[in-house]
Amino acid sequence: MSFFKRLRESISSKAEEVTNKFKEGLSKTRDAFVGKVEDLFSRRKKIDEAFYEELEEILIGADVGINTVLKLIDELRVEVRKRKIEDPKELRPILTEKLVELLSGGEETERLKTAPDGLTIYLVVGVNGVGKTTTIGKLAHRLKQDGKSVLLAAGDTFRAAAIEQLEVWGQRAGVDVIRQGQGSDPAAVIFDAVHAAKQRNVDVLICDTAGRLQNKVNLMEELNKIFRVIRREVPEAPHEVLLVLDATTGQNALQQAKLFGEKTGVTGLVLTKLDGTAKGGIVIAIRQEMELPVKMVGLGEKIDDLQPFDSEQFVNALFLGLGGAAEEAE
Ligand SMILES: Nc1nc2c(ncn2[C@@H]2O[C@H](COP(=O)(O)OP(=O)(O)OP(=O)(O)O)[C@@H](O)[C@H]2O)c(=O)[nH]1
Repeated sequence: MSFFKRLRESISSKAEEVTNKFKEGLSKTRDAFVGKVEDLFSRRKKIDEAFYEELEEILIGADVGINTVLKLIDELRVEVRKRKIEDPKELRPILTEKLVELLSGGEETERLKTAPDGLTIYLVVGVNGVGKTTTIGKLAHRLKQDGKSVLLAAGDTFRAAAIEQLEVWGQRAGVDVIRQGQGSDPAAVIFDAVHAAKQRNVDVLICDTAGRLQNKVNLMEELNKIFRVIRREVPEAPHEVLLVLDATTGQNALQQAKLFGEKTGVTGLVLTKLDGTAKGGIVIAIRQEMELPVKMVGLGEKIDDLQPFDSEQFVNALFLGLGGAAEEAE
């Protein structure tokens, strides 16, 4: 077999693996939300007010968010009039197209930024329990698989368990963790970590932080101090400030995104536990209501269950095998 053939096959088997991960991870959303959409489009024989109302209800039920749902329904009405569509089945691929449009933010913005050369620094923020530590471990693993050297900074010094947990993930991913004792100054830990990363010529430093939203002023002060420490050493860093959100908390995740996003210079979102919810529509609501791109999604608890977010793949995984626009386009 030629080199190029082997390369093509390995690329396409990798793409298939990723599609399968999305499909598996989104099975709850697919069963609930898409199942209902399919039922509606095959049961209803004409597009009337009752049809729109039912579609509206399904979308709101999947946590797509009221503003986005109203916008989407309006756009569908326009398409129906423009294209003189009468059969709901004809509208179905248009719905999937619109969903992809709502989710897209340009490929460039969805990718994690990296330093053109030298050290890349990511700061990870989010409230307790959203899956911050797990995400850092998974991200370290991904970057290592891409051939990068990685170092972690245990900047969540508020709880001893947080530091220990990060070390467990560091071991799993095979990367070192720079830490100090519980209660130490997070900015000091991150200062040490930036120095260590530079000294060791590491490609990427991922910094954990504490996410105590109940004390917003302190949190913001703490984060500002961390920013100053990082920027003194690497002026264009952090290259990303990633806010981790738990998709199973639905609209609550959106509120957190608004609160954090406004004040902490967040540049991208990571939505975890999408596998644990039937309301994956929250991705659409967040994408629409926030100016921030969803950079990655968590689709399970294992180390390789973090995937870069791809709007087309997301919608394909939801509608694949159901005769939607994604397949028709193929
Ligand atoms: N199913 C599923 N579980 C996840 C995912 N990401 C994280 N978890 C689980 O969520 C729980 C909380 O994750 P942590 O990483 O400890 O969360 P944290 O935000 O660091 O929380 P603290 O350490 O308490 O600050 C753990 O049981 C993880 O296994 C995901 O994508 N899918």
